[in-house]
Amino acid sequence: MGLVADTAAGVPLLELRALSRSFGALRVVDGLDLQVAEGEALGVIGPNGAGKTTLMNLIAGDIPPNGGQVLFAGRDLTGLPAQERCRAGIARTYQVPQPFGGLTVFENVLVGAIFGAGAGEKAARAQARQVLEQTGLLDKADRLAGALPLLDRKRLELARALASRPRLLLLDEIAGGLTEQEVHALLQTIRAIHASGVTLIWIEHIVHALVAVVARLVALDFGRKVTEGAPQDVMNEPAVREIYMGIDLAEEAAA
Ligand SMILES: Nc1ncnc2c1ncn2[C@@H]1O[C@H](COP(=O)(O)OP(=O)(O)OP(=O)(O)O)[C@@H](O)[C@H]1O
Repeated sequence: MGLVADTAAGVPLLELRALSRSFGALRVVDGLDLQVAEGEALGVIGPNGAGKTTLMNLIAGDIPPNGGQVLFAGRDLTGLPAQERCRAGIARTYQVPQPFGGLTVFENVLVGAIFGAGAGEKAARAQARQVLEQTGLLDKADRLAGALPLLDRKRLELARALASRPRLLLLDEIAGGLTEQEVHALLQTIRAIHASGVTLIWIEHIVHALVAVVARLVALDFGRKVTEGAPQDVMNEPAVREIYMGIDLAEEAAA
């Protein structure tokens, strides 16, 4: 699989051109260029405050940029709201799962299928069942979402996002707060989602989980790309080790 531009027409599935966003005087995403090919799994790393979640928000249309463009399958989505980007094929999960706690697991996913994919009720029900199976939640379909343990709330985030039948799925620290065993279980589900043809962009601090899925990493700091490439190469970059891992290379060399 090519890493950058291998859709049939040679157009990347997602292309960011000089994307920028400031909050007051703070430039949180700073002239970012990025291409993601259809079928790719891309990981995004960076220290706290590097602009990762803001980047997700800009791609999903939750906030507008101050400059630059978001192109999806060659179409300029920059001015479109989140709902229309969802219909175009972009879905996301949130760092803190936000289910409708008073609805059942099935109802939560049904909402995603009806409003996200614009499906009629019959098709939406079938789609909801399919994504609950895909995310390992089918046997919990009738439980109240508010009563689910954390791993299942994460699974429900995935299911809600998948209910809109996305081509591109944005994962924002989906493994955060899970035990090692739970991370392992979630990884299998994420791998299967990717294998089904969904393109992934995954932000994650748990790097070993990330590199078990993605073939390319982008490291961000101060809203800019520090480096990108094969995960091992990126993790071995002195700039990444210093910035992201908090390793003081001078101290290490002196030890
Ligand atoms: N709505 C907002 N208003 C003002 N400042 C904001 C807003 N959203 C984010 N920021 C600031 O932008 C910077 C980047 O935040 P962002 O959440 O994108 O970083 P992050 O890389 O996702 O961090 P983390 O790894 O901690 O989740 C931070 O300094 C944050 O305080």
